[in-house]
Amino acid sequence: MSVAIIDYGSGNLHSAAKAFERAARAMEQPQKIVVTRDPETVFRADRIVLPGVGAFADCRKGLDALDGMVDAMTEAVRDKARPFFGICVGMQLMATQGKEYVTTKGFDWISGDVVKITPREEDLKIPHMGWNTLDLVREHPVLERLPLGDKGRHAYFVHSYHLNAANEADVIARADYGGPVTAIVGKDTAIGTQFHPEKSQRFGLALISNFLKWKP
Ligand SMILES: NC(=O)CC[C@H](N)C(=O)O
Repeated sequence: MSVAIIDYGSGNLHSAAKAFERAARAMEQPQKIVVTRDPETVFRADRIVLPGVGAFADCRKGLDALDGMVDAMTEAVRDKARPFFGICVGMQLMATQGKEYVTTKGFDWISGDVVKITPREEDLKIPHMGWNTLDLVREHPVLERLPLGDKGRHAYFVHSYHLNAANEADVIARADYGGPVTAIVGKDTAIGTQFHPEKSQRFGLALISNFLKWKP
């Protein structure tokens, strides 16, 4: 079993890879974590992870610079039903388009735009940075039996934009930051988190473990 983490120069690649390696080591069935820029490796992998920090357009550009990568990913997920995990901008890229500074096409796996969050209360700063509680919209195998702190499902966010999903069925969890913020999306074999599981301690690690065990 192999898990491909796509390396297109994104900032959180190494912390994400470390968290997946840690989760994989704790599992009974070994899974090899491969950090790769090679579309063929991604196409053959059993699971795919797309990290991402920075601006939407820059991430898209970085990914497009790897010839054939978006096609390899899309075919693996769409045609071969491989589980996919997008993190932060990796999740935002699953949308129809991003609206950060310029309009940029996403993969259009989840209908909707990535738009700026606009908290009602003026004292809520942008970016939304820090821990926040997740409100579950629907059940999902990747969210089963997670360790809950006293504040419930608690995850670490750093972002100014979020995926405004057109279909409620694609939303798995939200957070509240002066209004609803999309925290987890999921459709078919793909999931994505706006927050950083690699920075979300025990909860994040358990979420990654669940993803590694998920057999959709
Ligand atoms: N944490 C980041 O890198 C920010 C991600 C994205 N540009 C957003 O603000 O939503």
